[in-house]
Amino acid sequence: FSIIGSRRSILREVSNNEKSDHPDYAVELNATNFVDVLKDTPATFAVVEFFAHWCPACRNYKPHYEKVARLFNGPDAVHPGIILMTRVDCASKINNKLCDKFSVGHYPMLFWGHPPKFVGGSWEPKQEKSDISVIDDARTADRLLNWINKQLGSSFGLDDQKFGNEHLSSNISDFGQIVKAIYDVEEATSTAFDIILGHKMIKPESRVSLIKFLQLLVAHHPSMRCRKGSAKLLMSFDDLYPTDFWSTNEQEIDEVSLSNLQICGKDVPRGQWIFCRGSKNDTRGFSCGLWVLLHSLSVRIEDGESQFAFNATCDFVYNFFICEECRQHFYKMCSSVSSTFHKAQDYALWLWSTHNQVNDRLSKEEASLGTGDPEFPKTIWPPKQLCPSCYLGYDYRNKKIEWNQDEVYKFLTNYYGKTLASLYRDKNIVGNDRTDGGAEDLIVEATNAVVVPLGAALAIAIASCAFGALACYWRSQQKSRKYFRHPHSSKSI
Ligand SMILES: Cc1cc2nc3c(=O)[nH]c(=O)nc-3n(C[C@H](O)[C@H](O)[C@H](O)COP(=O)(O)OP(=O)(O)OC[C@H]3O[C@@H](n4cnc5c(N)ncnc54)[C@H](O)[C@@H]3O)c2cc1C
Repeated sequence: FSIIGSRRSILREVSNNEKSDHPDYAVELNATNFVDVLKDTPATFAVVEFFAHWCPACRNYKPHYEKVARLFNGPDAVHPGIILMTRVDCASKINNKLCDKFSVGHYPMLFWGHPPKFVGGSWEPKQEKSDISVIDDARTADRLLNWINKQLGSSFGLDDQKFGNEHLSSNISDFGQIVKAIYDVEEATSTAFDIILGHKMIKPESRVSLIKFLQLLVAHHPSMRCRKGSAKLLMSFDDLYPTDFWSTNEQEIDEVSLSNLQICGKDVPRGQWIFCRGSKNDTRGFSCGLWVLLHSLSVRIEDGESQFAFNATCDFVYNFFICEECRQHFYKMCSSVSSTFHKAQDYALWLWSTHNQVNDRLSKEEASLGTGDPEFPKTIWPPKQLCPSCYLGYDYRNKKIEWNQDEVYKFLTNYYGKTLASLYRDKNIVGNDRTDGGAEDLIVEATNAVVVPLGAALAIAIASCAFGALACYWRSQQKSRKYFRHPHSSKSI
């Protein structure tokens, strides 16, 4: 681009900025956050614009760049999770080395690549093969988006509106898509707790049920920051909701403490729904994210925890899922279980087949009412493309699929276990945030041991005795492994 620009256009740009009532969409990076942001992003691709704040051409270019960034960045992104649009100010001294690494020869200069390739990466003009490319035709918003569309084979348009994304094609048979669901699981967890707190749903009769579910989250949530937040909430629970909370006249909970209770931390993406994004604004989203959370918990537990996980999940849905039909139906299915779970596999398969019963029921309802998401029709899951070995055959007399249940469990543990969390592990997010220190970190360290939950539970219990009656009560539960009687089942547990 030419660095020449007219004074008039600068003034126009400044006045545009003054008029705009939203912050920039593109994320401003610098030498201190460059690596972290590009490591943590759920986006598959990144655009990095190197510019200088004094450069008139850059200032004129900014509205073009922002027009494209609006589509991909921020909580209201039209197409979230695909591209992270960023900028680096090379006129800022702190970024000298960073700009040198990418041989920035003119402003603005735009690069394209997978985010991890920028981390520790570099670019040189005569380099023959590079994972990072220069975007050579980006002079206007239209041309930049065209360039991107050519790379991705996509048809994004500058006027695309949020949820006007009927073109969204179903991802159900793409195994790799599940890695993005980690962000939906975090968002679903945050949303669930926002609803619980916002609707003041914690009552004397549901208090224990929430404690049990939090225990499950502390030990087995696939996201480190949600495990950490759940541990914090669990530790403050006695103070926030003492057992005499409901018997006193002062039932007003400390609003400040409440607003600090962000179960997965304040940076969790909101309103994004990447894996669970529907093609309409009223489909999928939270309820999809909740299912993914429940499945991801079910494949992380040990045999000795299977009955506990079953109870905690059934009670949580019954008490806190604010969809009357859903919670009632789910409650029925929970209540119809007549034996005790001794194996993690049995519980995970129960949840899977229960979800399929819901799918089966809804597929008929949605077809007759036309309320489903046309791009994501309810089907018996997993489809053959996702797991061929799960299928043994078809029983034509009873009109039922014959499953190889061992293979289904293997598939579920791989899909909702390792693969779901792989983005996190690869990007080394786990364990990065060590700013809080103290006993809470000890707890988080302990619960990081996803594969040794008993050890984790004991470590947590030892640490948590310092944090009140609730924690000690939990310790006794974890140590004795005697679980509560499920309030909705006749089973002795
Ligand atoms: C506990 C619970 C009970 C519900 N009950 C009702 C109800 O009674 N009535 C109602 O209208 N809605 C109910 N819902 C909502 C409904 O099930 C869907 O979540 C919603 O319609 C969105 O559907 P979806 O297409 O995103 O897929 P979802 O059914 O939400 O599934 C999310 C993802 O999980 C995967 N998946 C699908 N089936 C399975 C399976 N069997 N095992 C493992 N993974 C699977 C797929 O990748 C799918 O995209 C319930 C939700 C929950 C969490």
